[in-house]
Amino acid sequence: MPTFDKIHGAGNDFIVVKTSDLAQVPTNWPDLARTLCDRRTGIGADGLVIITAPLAPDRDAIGVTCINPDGTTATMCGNALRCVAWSVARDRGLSTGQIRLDMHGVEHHARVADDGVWVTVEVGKIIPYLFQATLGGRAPIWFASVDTGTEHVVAIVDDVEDIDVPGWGRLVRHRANLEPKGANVGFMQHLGGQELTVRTYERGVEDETLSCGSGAVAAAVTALKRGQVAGGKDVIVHNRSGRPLIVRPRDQRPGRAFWVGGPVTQVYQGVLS
Ligand SMILES: N[C@@H](CCC[C@H](N)C(=O)O)C(=O)O
Repeated sequence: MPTFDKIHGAGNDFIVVKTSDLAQVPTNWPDLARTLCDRRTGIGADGLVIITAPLAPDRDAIGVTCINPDGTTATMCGNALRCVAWSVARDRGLSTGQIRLDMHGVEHHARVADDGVWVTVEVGKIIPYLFQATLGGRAPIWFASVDTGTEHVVAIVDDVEDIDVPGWGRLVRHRANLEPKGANVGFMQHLGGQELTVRTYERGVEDETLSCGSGAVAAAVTALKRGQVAGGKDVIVHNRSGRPLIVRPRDQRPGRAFWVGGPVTQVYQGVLS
């Protein structure tokens, strides 16, 4: 019977399977994601993550596919990559190590270390002021757009606790200027110094999640662009899980290349029947 791991990266939870196991249950992956990720009738998760063998003989990075609960593919998912890095290290009997992963044709470096599990995130196009939206009759706020391999829009707000994240996320995510793909929607509050707190509405989950790795990077980049945090230093990103993620600049491409790191926890292993 095919086995799976239920793993969460700072509260962003995934069902992690290997293609070798899935071969025993021939099925369509989007359908399987919809079935397994359902929190009432399935296992429940923010995504189905499939670990494949190296994609090509000349590339030994391990292939990772992340399918959202609605059956769409997440082109980049920082927390899913962190969970996979942890599980590959465990399967290799290592408590620390470096692994190369390939998600949607992009190579990510991963580091399993005593201070958490880290993956690299490359930032593409940044538009600091993309559009304004009025939330709940208040003064309009600007949304920045940051491409971290998947699309994010981020608004800086005074108090994230005051935001109806599912309600506003759902509205903003369907804005005409974000179509056809829509975007993940983050609401970020600067806590002072190098600390932020972020709440994220995730496209494909179509709800707020407890944390988002690529969303943490998008928020840190937005805070950097608006001068709220300093460049070249770690940014601590608090989230709904109470387990912060850290966004750390990489040496190359300042402001564009980052590590995101934090805890990974295996919840249980199971058997698909
Ligand atoms: N939770 C993720 C981002 C997931 C991407 C999203 N569901 C999408 O389809 O864009 C992360 O940790 O980065």
